[in-house]
This record gives sequence, C-alpha cells and structure tokens, in this order.
Amino acid sequence: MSTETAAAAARTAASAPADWAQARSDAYAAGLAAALPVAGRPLVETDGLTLAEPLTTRTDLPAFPTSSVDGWAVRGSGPWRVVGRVLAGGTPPPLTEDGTTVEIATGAMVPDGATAVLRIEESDRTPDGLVSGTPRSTPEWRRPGEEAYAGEELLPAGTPVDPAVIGLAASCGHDTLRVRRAPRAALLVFGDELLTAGPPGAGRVRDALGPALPSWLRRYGCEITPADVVGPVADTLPAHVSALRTALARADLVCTTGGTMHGPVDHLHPALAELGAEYVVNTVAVRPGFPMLLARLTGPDGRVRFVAGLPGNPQSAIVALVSLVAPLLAGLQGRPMPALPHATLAEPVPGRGDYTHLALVRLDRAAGSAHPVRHVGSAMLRGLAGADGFAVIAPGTTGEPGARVPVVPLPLLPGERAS
Ligand SMILES: Nc1nc2c(c(=O)[nH]1)N[C@H]1C(S)=C(S)[C@@H](COP(=O)(O)OP(=O)(O)OC[C@H]3O[C@@H](n4cnc5c(N)ncnc54)[C@H](O)[C@@H]3O)O[C@H]1N2
Ligand code: MOO
Repeated sequence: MSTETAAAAARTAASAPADWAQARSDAYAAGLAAALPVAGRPLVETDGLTLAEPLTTRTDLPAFPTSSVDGWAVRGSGPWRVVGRVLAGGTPPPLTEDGTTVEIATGAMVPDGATAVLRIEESDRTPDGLVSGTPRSTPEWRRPGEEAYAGEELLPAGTPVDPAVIGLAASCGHDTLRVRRAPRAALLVFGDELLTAGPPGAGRVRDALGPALPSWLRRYGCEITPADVVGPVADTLPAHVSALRTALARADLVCTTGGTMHGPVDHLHPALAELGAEYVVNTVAVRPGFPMLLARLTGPDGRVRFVAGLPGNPQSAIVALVSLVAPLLAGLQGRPMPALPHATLAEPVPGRGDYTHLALVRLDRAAGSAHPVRHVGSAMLRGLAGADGFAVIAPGTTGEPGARVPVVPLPLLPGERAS
C-alpha cells in the first residue's frame, strides 16, 4: 500500500471510534489470543508472574496429624506412663497401650493410637513420674486434609503470583511453578518539540512520558529496561518505521506516544501500514484520549506483537494506558479481564455526549467515595499526580453526586497516594 493510500485508509477507519467498553474487551481478547509462553520456574523467581496452571496440593495439608501444642500425646485415660518423646520432624512409633504417653512438641507428628494431646501447662507429674491432667475437649492437633486434600485445586490458572501464593505453593510441596513469562515492553517517544532535560519554553515542552511510562508499565507486570526506551524519534516516516522495527524485534508490546492524529508530522498510522499491522482498536469514543489505538503484527516466526499508540497529550496517554494497555497485558499474561471497582461520586462530573468520559478522581476508600480532582486538562499531569484512577461516566449520561460508577484504577503500589 502506498503511504497516501495507507493514510487515507487510516482516516476512514478512524472515523468510527469504538465504544470504550468494547475497546477494552477487544484489547483483552487480542492479548489472551496471543498469551505469552509458559515455562517452569523455581518458586523464588515467580513473584509477579502468572500461574499458567491451577495450583494444586501435592499432599494432604497438613500431610500428617500434627500437634498444635507442646505437651503429651496420650492414649486412654490417665495418669499416663511416659514411653518416649517425639519432636517436630520425627516419625513416632504407635501408642499401643492405654495409659501410655509420649512427650510431644508443637509441629510433631501425633503417633497412631493417641486419643488426645494434653498441653504441658495443663499437666502435672505424680511423685512416681506419671503424667496427669485433663485434655481439652477440642482437638489439640491438626488433622490431615484439614486445609486441603491431595490434588485439590487451590488457585486457578491466571492467578498473579505474589508472596502469599509463593508461600502456599511451597507449603504444598512445589519446587517450581508453571508460569507465563512477563511481557517485554518497549517505548518510542515521538515529537521533535520535546526536550529531555531542563525547563520547557520557546515552543518546546519536556517529554513527560518517556520518564514515566516505563514505571507504569512495570506496575502492570512488564519488563522494560532503559535500553527499551527510545526518543524523541525524529518526526519522519522512515525514522518511525525503523524505530518500530527495531523495538518489535524484542518486545511483545511497543508503546508509542504522540503522532496518533493525522497532522503533517503524525507518522504512526502510515508507519503501521508500512509494517503490515492490523488494527485491533483504531480510535475510541472516550474523552480524553480518543486517538488511541492498538495494532497487531505477526512476525515471520509467527510471534504476535502489539503496538499501542498513546496520544501525545500526557493525560490522554495515561487514559490509553489504562483503557487499552492494561487489558491487553492482562490477556497476554493469561489473567482475567481486570474488574473495575465501583465508588460513589461525591461531586457532579459532566458527561461527554456520545463519548465515555474518564474523569480523574481521588478515592476515599473508607467511605467508598470518588472525588473529582482539579487540573485535569488532557495536556496536564497535575491532577493525575493526586488521583487514584478515572471515574467512568457512560455515554449519554452525566455523573450525578451519589451515583455508583466504575473506576479504572491507576496501577499504584501499596503506600502510594496513602492519605
Ligand atoms: N485537527 C485536530 N487536531 C487534534 C485533534 C482533533 O480532533 N482534530 N485532537 C487533539 C487530541 S484530543 C489529541 S489527544 C492530540 C493527539 O495528537 P497526537 O497523538 O498526534 O500527539 P501530538 O500531536 O504528537 O502531540 C499532542 C500534544 O502533546 C504534546 N506531547 C506529545 N508528546 C509528549 C510527551 N512525551 N510529553 C509531553 N507532551 C507531549 C505535544 O507537544 C502536543 O502539545 O491531537 C489533538 N489535535
Ligand atoms: O482526547 Mo485528546 O486525547 O483530548 O487530549
């Protein structure tokens, strides 16, 4: 396709922006269809990755009857004659005679034949060395399978691995887990007007996305190194095509910023046409951020890669990140579609006609309320820096105070935005 034809085709396709919710689902489905490869990894290397198979237990949990106290495993009624001692890690012989006991430590295996465990502090010794006392009526040991039965599914495939999952997997006897690898991302920043150091002025603005987006992408589980961030890429079509080709050789997802429109130096659409990309999403009926796009390319090796075109206006770029990139990455990692929590609007938020309005809000988690923030122009980042996410105002509606609305969260870490 010639560059002119490609640009014309892109303009035509861009004339019907996708519904925002549909665009999210399309991005997720495209990611899931290209879910990343699965490999076995040692447990300690799985934090942040995603279970590719359900987590099941290799044995009953606990695997053997386990004393939950220090004391005496007794058989029959007392007083009891001491016939031995069992510590955690040991395998005791059975108690075969009523009136006998073994001293037992917390975590030790309860011998066969034991009828009760008596706490050390609730026992006495008779002058002739026998153990006496009254065992509690509630069992003082954990029965095999109390937590889980051998082979039971504890977590489904698609679960993000976190320290709690790693601990559980270890307790179930796993040494490795089958996980999907982390998505590899790259970032290309377009715009000859961008400065990479010092204060803006004289027609030039600071690149605010090159420094920020890699950290947002990492919070969604991506691997991205400083070498994967390139820009500003010169505002020419050959420079765009070449930068995309290089980035696509390694990355599963290449994010670009700027150049999503059809201005004189907006080369993203023609570059995608030249690379033979197909659109998954080409513009979305959302404000801000409508020129966002997601395109798919299949390499000669059959590997599917994606380009997410984030608009140049910085807040619009983040809208595209949470709208298209977040669901795409969930799909690539084999995770469920990210569910949107709901909150109650504390103040009115205007609608945007036929478009969905994503409005920056600060959440009061205790009250379950969402509070619109100030400084939310699409070229601004001041509002974003104090917000937790975007309230979703559906097309054809306005956000009335007291309305329950979905909120698209920013991928903040615990402690960030702590009020
Ligand atoms: N004729 C029309 N022009 C524009 C429309 C429209 O509907 N008709 N929509 C506007 C909207 S909305 C957006 S969003 C932008 C998107 O344009 P691009 O993705 O092509 O972005 P650029 O033109 O390259 O840049 C837009 C704006 O953002 C600044 N910018 C770009 N990159 C960065 C960065 N890394 N850090 C900080 N600021 C950045 C750039 O200087 C421009 O001011 O199109 C509108 N135009
Ligand atoms: O929609 Mo633009 O993305 O308003 O800044």
